[in-house]
Amino acid sequence: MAPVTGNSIHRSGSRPQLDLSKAAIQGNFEERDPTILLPNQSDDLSHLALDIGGSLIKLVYFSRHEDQSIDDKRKKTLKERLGISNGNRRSYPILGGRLHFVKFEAHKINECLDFIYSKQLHRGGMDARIWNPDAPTNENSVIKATGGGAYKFADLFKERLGVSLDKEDEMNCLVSGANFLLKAIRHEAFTHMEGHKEFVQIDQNELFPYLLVNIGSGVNMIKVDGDGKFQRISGTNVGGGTYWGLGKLLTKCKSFDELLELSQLGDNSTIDMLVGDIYGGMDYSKIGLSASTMLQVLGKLFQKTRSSRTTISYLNALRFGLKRIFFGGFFIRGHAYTMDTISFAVQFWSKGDAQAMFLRHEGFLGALGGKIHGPPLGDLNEKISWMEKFVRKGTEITAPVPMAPPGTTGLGGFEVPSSKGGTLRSDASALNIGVLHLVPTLEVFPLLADPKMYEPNTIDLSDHGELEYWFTVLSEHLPDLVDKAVASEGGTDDAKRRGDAFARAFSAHLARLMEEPAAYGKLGLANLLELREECLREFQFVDAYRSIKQRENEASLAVFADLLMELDSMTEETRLLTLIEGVLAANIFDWGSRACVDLYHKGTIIEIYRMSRNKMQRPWRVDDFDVFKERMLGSGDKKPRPHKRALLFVDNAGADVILGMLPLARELLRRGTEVVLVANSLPALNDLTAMELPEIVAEAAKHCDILRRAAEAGGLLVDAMVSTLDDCKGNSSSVPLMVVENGCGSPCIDLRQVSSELAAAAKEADLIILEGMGRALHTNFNARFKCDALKLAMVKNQRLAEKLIKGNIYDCVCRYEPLS
Ligand SMILES: Nc1ncnc2c1ncn2[C@@H]1O[C@H](COP(=O)(O)OP(=O)(O)O)[C@@H](O)[C@H]1O
Ligand SMILES: CC(C)(COP(=O)(O)O)[C@@H](O)C(=O)NCCC(=O)O
Ligand SMILES: [Mn+2]
Repeated sequence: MAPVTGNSIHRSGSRPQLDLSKAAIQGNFEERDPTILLPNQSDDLSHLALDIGGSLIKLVYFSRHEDQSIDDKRKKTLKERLGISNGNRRSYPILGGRLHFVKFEAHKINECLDFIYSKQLHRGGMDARIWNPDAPTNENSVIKATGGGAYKFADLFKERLGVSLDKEDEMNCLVSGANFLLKAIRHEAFTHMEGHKEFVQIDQNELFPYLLVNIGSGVNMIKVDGDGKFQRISGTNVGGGTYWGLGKLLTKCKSFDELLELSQLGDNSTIDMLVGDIYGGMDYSKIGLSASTMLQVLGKLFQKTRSSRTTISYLNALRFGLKRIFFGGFFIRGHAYTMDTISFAVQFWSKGDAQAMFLRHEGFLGALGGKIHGPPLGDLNEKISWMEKFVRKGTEITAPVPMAPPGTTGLGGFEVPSSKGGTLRSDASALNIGVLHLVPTLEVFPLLADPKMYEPNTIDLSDHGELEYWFTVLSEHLPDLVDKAVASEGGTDDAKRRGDAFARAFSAHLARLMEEPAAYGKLGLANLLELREECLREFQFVDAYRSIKQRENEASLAVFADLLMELDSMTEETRLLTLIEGVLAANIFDWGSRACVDLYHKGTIIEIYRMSRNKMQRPWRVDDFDVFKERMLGSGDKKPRPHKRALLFVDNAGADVILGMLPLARELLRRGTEVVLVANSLPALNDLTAMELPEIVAEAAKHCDILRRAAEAGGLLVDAMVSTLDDCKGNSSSVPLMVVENGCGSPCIDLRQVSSELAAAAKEADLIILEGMGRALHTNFNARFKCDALKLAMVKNQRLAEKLIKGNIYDCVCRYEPLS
């Protein structure tokens, strides 16, 4: 994958990117969802697994990406300093990849074969051997497949693709797929009661035993006791039989016919067709009918149960010791009515003891369990995590359009990818299930007091008014953002097309989420803000605010020396206050806030900075400065011991970091505290990235010995052109100033997934300073840490100011939470 021309932005290995260079909209530009062609994208695919069911073919494939990160000197020194070694980590040759989910109707097997062929998924042999040295060679390729069709279509696969299908046990696959999802994917399982969907966080240690009910063409009920440990309770591979299995459990019916009568369907042929279909292959219209029929059957069954007074002893025995019942299979398809009916029945017959839960990847359990070649799914190393992203991937990108028909939630709107010649149109319904990204290097921030209780988002978007407000704000920002993004790519026709496609894609996501806020998992403001950045990246806008950041950096560096002189003329106490005021005042440089952007027309950067500083009036709306000051300077004669290491989460480029955070860092260094500047791995709004910081520190260090020595000690100045007038060799007594990347590319930060270098740096830290509205207010405002924490931000949004601090726009927050 070639990086964008003329751009040296570091791409984090943990966030692989598509090569969207020369991306172009294909076909009619006025179309609602134009297709974008990516001629330079080479999908580097590892392998796939199939579940060929009676109704649907489910395909899961893993695409891998080479590590794109530059192993720069900063990182090497940092690794030495923080004692990070790869020794104790499982080292994969690949540092990232994606898991894709695609489905086809079973009678369109040829489309499925075309899809596999056009993506060369069957040639995964080479890549596959990286994961599994025993994998067969290309000449004798084997694809793992489960489901009845694995037998039925074996010859067709051999003939069309030259591959053999390696048949896997269906139950085994369902169970490992379910276990993987439940262990590895946050917000996979949810309850659905009376139209209300709620995600459930499941403690890995409390997962087993559970009951898995997979409702596909047939129904399977499996009691799962652990990885690979399960017992099939009921169900058959044949649909009608399993109606009966479930029916027997839920009603007093003694015969299948009675059950059918009860359902008042009177159309036995439909049921017979369903039965016959699985291994025989029937046409889809009949299966479509079966779906609604089955829904009715279930509905009646459950209704019937309501009046049934008999205790179903079998069922009681079954549910003994089972905490939860998970429902999978494409029959459910996110239908609110189906889920509510099932939930009601489960609750009813268990007298409220058992709870029905649904899975977002409901239909892909079997395929997921088919051991696709990739990092072992069932045996997840703690440092490997899967993250869901809701952007289109593939050879072409279609600006996605929400597809859910009314009355459905989640995975409605079914559409399969179709193949035209050598290119493919993407599956619009893929919007509903994100591509899972393998992010091997992200981990939980070790200083979180209680990771299980941690909730990054402060604002609850399940409040409809709140959701509407933020959607409006983001929609209103869109035209400006597109202009900036297009300009950042030289304003070419190609950039304009991509800008247009970005706007369509992001608007489509917003519309989809407005309709079904939980469509992509639990939704918080941080997710919305990250989604915007992800969409920009998807359309190859690497850094929309690049020139703004540069301009503000230059203007701020020009007055940096004067600021230091002013600070150095003060007493220690005044200086500390001025430094904190400086951080708060400089946080006004925020291109994500409408109000602030309007302000920037009113003066130069330095004028606005001065104005903001002059307005700093204590007490701030949240003002713990005095407690912080006492910790830093003590009271009376008592001189407290300085902190050992401080992590400074920096925010915006320009004044924010240069005139706000750097002088504060310098003060800490002067007091003997090691300082780690923590910055984004990827650009987001006008936030500074970890790649950009060393150059800025080097520039600032030209004006300041403290910074220079510390930066040298931290290995930041290896390449920089620093004045060496007063040779500081032998003067290694300075505590180090370091820079680490945080692992994200968003204005907010979810501390459950930070880079391993940040996690390593955190181990010896006893002070963290979170700065900015995104990192300290939208997220982490309520976060508790295992060390002292200082949260600093200016509130640049009136509504948030009212909600959060009962104050007004431009009020400030200085929240200090000592470990005590
Ligand atoms: N587009 C569709 N085509 C066919 N069946 C569908 C479709 N969407 C949902 N379904 C439902 O999903 C069921 C198949 O579920 P699935 O888990 O894929 O089972 P299988 O592996 O047996 O095909 C069908 O019986 C039907 O009820
Ligand atoms: C995107 C932001 C979180 C960035 O703030 P920062 O972290 O840079 O202080 C913030 O600008 C924001 O919440 N904007 C909301 C939209 C608005 O008020 O216009
Ligand atoms: Mn910011």
